[in-house]
Amino acid sequence: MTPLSLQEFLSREEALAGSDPVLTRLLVGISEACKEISAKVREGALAGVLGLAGSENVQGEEQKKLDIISNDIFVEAVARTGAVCGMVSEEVPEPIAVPEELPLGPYLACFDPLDGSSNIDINVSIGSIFAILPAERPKRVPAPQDFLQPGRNLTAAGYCMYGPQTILALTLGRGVFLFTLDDVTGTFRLTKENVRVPREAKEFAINMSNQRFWEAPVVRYVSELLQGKDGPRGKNYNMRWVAAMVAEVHRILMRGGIFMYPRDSRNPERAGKLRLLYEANPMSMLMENAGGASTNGHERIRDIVPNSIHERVAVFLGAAEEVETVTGYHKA
Ligand SMILES: O=P(O)(O)OC[C@H]1O[C@](O)(COP(=O)(O)O)[C@@H](O)[C@@H]1O
Ligand SMILES: [Mg+2]
Ligand SMILES: [Mg+2]
Repeated sequence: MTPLSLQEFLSREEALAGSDPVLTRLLVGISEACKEISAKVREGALAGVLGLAGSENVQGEEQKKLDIISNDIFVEAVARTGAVCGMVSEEVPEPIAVPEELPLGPYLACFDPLDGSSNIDINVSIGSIFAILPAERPKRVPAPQDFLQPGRNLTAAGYCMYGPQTILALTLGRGVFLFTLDDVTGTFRLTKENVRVPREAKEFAINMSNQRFWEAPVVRYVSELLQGKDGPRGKNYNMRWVAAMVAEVHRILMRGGIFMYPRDSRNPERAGKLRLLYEANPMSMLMENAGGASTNGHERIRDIVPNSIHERVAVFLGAAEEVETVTGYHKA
């Protein structure tokens, strides 16, 4: 039997769990954006999408052409659904309004249109991340304040990974579902239901080159993992680092593990590298819905009330036991 399409899956969710048809429209719009980005990624140099754009984003990072192209695709596709009254994107300093001629809807969308930008030009996995929040009251000009809600308020979250296959991961708060893009028909089809992340892990992901800048609890935790069978953990751990959060989270959903991007002393006023609204919160919602955990070393990420839309946060997410251990070391 042909697996359910994303649209059929969402209609089933409406019938079984009473999810909102407007949300369905929004998620289908996002999946259309991901399809378009996926096509550009596949074409690469042939579509002229590689290389630098010659500009910087609000975080002072160089923008790649594909960062900007993906941002434009996302903004247009999401606005067109009529399901939102504002958007926040990694690539745009202020909240983005829906154009006058389009209707407003009851949701807010936050997205990292292209995650793992340093992988674009070397043909390694990249992705897009999205988070959907309820809007208190729809208005034409969205204010930063509207988006400063803790991640536990999220209605839905997900990512699309542009790897050997294009895979969309989605949670509406009732488990995690994976959809693989059929390139021939242009349909996302349900290929894995109720993804679960084991409590224990045998694999960790962290950028080891930053070790000398880490705080003491992270140094302690990672050194124990590295000691393997001979250390206090009594077993060997493998390590991976793709340098795209989407790919790291996808690997953990598929075969377990823990991902860390701690705060460090390279930039002491920064709480970490990853952004709370459109990287850490949606990935935390996915992880928790798959039985994993997610903290900033001190508290659950989804309980943090943001102070600004591009706020950064330290991230420890994945296997619940490992996240508990490293969080415990921060408290010790
Ligand atoms: O080069 P580093 O510091 O290891 O960074 C890798 C991290 O940076 C990021 O690429 C940031 O994402 P963007 O490409 O959206 O800026 C994360 O996906 C990833 O975990
Ligand atoms: Mg990113
Ligand atoms: Mg990005």
